[in-house]
Amino acid sequence: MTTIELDTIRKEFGDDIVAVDDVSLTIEDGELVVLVGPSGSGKSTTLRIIAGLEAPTGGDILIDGRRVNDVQPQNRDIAMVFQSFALYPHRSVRNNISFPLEARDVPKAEIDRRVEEAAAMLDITELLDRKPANLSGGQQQRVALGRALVRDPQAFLMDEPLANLDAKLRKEMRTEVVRLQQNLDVTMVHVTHNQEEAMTMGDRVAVMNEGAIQQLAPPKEVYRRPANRFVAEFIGSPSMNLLDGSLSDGTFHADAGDVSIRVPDELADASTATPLTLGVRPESVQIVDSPGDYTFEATVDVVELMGNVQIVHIVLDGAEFLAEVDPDLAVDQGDTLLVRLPPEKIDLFDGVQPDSPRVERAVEHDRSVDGPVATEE
Ligand SMILES: Nc1ncnc2c1ncn2[C@@H]1O[C@H](COP(=O)(O)OP(=O)(O)OP(=O)(O)O)[C@@H](O)[C@H]1O
Repeated sequence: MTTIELDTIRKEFGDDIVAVDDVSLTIEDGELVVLVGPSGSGKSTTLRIIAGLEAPTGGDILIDGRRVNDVQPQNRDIAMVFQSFALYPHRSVRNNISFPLEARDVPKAEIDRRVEEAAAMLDITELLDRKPANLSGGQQQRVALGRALVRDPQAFLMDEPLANLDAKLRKEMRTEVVRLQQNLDVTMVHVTHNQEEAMTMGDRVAVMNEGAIQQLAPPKEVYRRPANRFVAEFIGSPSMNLLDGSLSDGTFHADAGDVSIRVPDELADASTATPLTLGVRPESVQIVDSPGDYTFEATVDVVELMGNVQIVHIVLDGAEFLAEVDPDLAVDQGDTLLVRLPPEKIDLFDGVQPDSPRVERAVEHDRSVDGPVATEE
């Protein structure tokens, strides 16, 4: 049983970089929590603090209730898997996997048994005598996982372990990692900047921006009820339609264009912020035959057919929207459509944008990362 608890963890670099801004988070025993966010949002630093590779400026790390701030990484019984695999090129797969056990003076017979066991679990038994250079990216990643697995650690920390794999392999390995985590029933923290990866893998997802957790919830909840504008924009592809504006007498008026939408009372009552942002997911935009409540005339701008969905860019009273519609619906550029924005699918967010100097600095600091970056409007 392993719980990991972060209590108001803070990490500052120098005088003006707050990499982790008072993060509190409890990862339950056997849970897979994904930290997701744009480049520079503090994910890796948070993970490195859990591993003991970085000392926090403030706050406590507790493993199974025991404060481990001063415990060396090698004594935390936590395995970390990195993006770069970090395999030893001159050692065989077998000796790469056995390395952590050799370093701990585990008897040879037991090492052999545990290496075979880990290799079988990862389906790489036939690769044990090869060198890393003779393996594909996916196989190398399995070896890196094997090296973490063989120690039978209390918890796994994964820092973008799938980022160097091609798209197809990444999806396969995603499933593999989740299967492994479930089979071992082990506590895992997985870091990624890929929101789709986060949403498919996590029992819970912690969406980070500017060193802080913006929302911590199961994927479905993060998708359906984003806590703020940042989460609404970051999660989901294509991302949520967002309109800036203000509310008066229960009606939302967009700043750009001429859109006015009456919003459900409970939403209006709960939204006191000015300015406000109205959000509606592309798949919630309906195409209807006759005018009624919440319907608008819209002009079709661009149509993109993407396999099983059709993304239609529409202009609705001067505002640009995306609608995800049935691929069999015949629509062309210039067509006029009647669209409905169902009130139960509308969300309102605090429209104040966080200023993001830290995010910009982060991009300068680490140019090697090609992930999505929060953009300011
Ligand atoms: N060793 C360091 N020295 C100075 N600043 C650092 C250091 N490590 C991280 N930072 C800064 O701390 C902030 C958070 O970085 P961190 O690597 O944790 O973000 P991240 O979300 O993991 O980003 P990425 O996806 O790019 O790895 C960034 O502003 C980054 O530039």
